[in-house]
Amino acid sequence: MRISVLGAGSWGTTMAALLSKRHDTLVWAREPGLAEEISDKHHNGLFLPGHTLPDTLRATGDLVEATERAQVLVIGIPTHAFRAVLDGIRDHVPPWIPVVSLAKGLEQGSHLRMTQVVEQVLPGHPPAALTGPNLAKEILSGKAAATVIATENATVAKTLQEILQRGLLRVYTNGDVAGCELGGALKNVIAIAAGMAEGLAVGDNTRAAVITRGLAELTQLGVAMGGRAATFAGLTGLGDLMATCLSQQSRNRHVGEELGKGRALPDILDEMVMVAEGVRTTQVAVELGDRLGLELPICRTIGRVLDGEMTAKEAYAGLRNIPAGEEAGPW
Ligand SMILES: NC(=O)c1ccc[n+]([C@@H]2O[C@H](COP(=O)([O-])OP(=O)(O)OC[C@H]3O[C@@H](n4cnc5c(N)ncnc54)[C@H](O)[C@@H]3O)[C@@H](O)[C@H]2O)c1
Ligand SMILES: O=P(O)(O)OC[C@H](O)CO
Repeated sequence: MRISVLGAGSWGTTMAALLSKRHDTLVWAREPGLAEEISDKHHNGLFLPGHTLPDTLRATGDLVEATERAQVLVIGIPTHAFRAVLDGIRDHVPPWIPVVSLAKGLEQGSHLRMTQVVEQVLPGHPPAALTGPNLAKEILSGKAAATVIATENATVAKTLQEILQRGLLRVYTNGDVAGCELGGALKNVIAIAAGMAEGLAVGDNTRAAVITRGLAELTQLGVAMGGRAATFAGLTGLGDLMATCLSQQSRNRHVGEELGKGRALPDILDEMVMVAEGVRTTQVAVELGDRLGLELPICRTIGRVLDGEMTAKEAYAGLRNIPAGEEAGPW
């Protein structure tokens, strides 16, 4: 199977490395010199310093070359650039091949999920999302993980499951594409909140309360947008929420932790090479809450901190003032 992965960031490179052990895999790297570094030196010093990549993995700096050869196209581009990259390849994608999104976020402005962007830009190509508790560096280090391939067509789901499955990566299927993508996108917002709890040293009880009420919030918004409630209790919801909120490796949690220590968002983002999707997704979640008439107190509070309207300390004090109602959600 010829697989092309677009985007040689930490997750695109990790998935490409895994896939290259069973499939003829090519990864597209945008950064000058990175394709040669991956192919010749088996390193990606920018996004995965200290890790050695398999010598079965090849990279190219030519986006069209990577696209035209593919039998499965995997998109490891963050949401802010996802549509632009698809626009650039639309005339080069071989007919009918599946397009798998690795991204966890929602498009600003349109509020669309990435498989919906694939449907718009590349109609006729079965869209799928690979999502779950998957911290790239752990997987690249050979630690076991479970993930989900979400796509509507059961035959495509089975085929992609077989292609992606590896000994230590357990791939489940799920037909609730909306639920899976929304869990993966919205958990990043809650991870910023959980990171703030760490930075503020408010204690583990408070952190657990915010994570749990965060799950309720993302379930409420996700169900209102067409996801199934049960999906948010699975790998792509609760599972990914746990991995992201608890891991020191999470970029979203890191942003929250630094905000909790009193640092300014631009300074935090300036020193990060990698993306923290939750920063942009928070704004989309708040806009969706407005559209759907949902309270979403945690998302809205995080939005105010990211906008500079309040400090993390004020945010946590404010969350205490929200009246506690019935615990079980309306979904
Ligand atoms: N890293 C992880 O552990 C992980 C795990 C699961 C999902 N994800 C998701 O995968 C997506 C990619 O994340 P990542 O961790 O690989 O990000 P990263 O920051 O490590 O890499 C970003 C990649 O996107 C490319 N890129 C950035 N801006 C671009 C632009 N304007 N045009 C074209 N390409 C551009 C970069 O060249 C790079 O290849 C995100 O949505 C993330 O939430 C990441
Ligand atoms: O580093 P983060 O915060 O982007 O999280 C990475 C993955 O989404 C965890 O599953």
